[in-house]
Amino acid sequence: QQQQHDVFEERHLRFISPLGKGNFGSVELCRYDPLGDNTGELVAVKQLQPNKQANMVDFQKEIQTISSLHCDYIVKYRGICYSAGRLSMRLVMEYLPYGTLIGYMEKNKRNINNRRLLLFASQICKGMEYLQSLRYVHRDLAARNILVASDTLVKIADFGLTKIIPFDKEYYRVTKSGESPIFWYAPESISEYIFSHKSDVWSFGVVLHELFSFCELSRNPKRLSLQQLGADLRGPMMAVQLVNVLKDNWRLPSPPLCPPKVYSMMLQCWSLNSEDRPTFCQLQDLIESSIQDERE
Ligand SMILES: C[C@H](Nc1nc(-c2c[nH]c3ncc(Cl)cc23)ncc1F)C(=O)NCC(F)(F)F
Repeated sequence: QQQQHDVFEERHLRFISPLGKGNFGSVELCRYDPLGDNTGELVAVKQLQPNKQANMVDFQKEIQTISSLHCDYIVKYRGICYSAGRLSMRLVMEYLPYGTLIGYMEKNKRNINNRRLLLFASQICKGMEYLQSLRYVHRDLAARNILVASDTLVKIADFGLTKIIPFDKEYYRVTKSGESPIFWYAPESISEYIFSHKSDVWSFGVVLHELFSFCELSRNPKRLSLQQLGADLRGPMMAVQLVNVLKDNWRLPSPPLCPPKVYSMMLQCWSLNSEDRPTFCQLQDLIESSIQDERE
């Protein structure tokens, strides 16, 4: 459905600092300051990389996607800014001052307990339930794409790869793989480019692993998987080998001190057969019961 977009005037959008680079865009911290007295709000502004105008169609789809999402656990869309000079437009989103989950974990891991990790997991799960209710498949669920709004609130962000499942199918098949984050991908996504709510559940299991590993680089899913594969493999060979070890029932090892119930949740998300994976609704119940266990 066509959205009414809030329009931000470029002349009032003042650049402050770069935040980072995404799939084919970059995000900057800006202040929207129409009064010119520094009382305007801070916003995160996403634009295409200059030489990547080819992705304009994908960027417009990303804007359509994020502007249709209204959920406490998904980064808020603010509007768009038409750049008079450049042909392109820019996506204006709320700015979350605590930054990415990975950066937050590195800084605060010493005073984050299992209950807080499970609270974050529950919020990501609720965000994914909401996405699923609109037939969206995120396709890039990973700790790097989770933002921290406060010490007790995280939000899903970066909808650059999100697709809508057609009404007559239960999955979405992509043509190209691109630089895919295969270490977060379900086997059917790696080998057949099939994406569904069940493949998002697999990725959610990997995010759980990242949470209970405090996003430590030494325990990063890519590093642990490459160790298992023997890192001499490159490109397509690696994808084939990864699917093979997954079929041989290798899985990411339990993070140190991870409660057994939480690791068993991850293993359920990583069922080879997508039908055997829990729904986000069932995961919500499992997480709630783990939170109860932590309370005792
Ligand atoms: C390319 C951009 N990268 C970064 N963004 C931010 C950020 C802080 N605060 C933010 N508030 C709203 C937004 Cl949209 C981003 C940030 N910090 C470091 C980054 F490297 C990005 O979008 N990353 C995906 C996701 F947002 F999920 F982390």
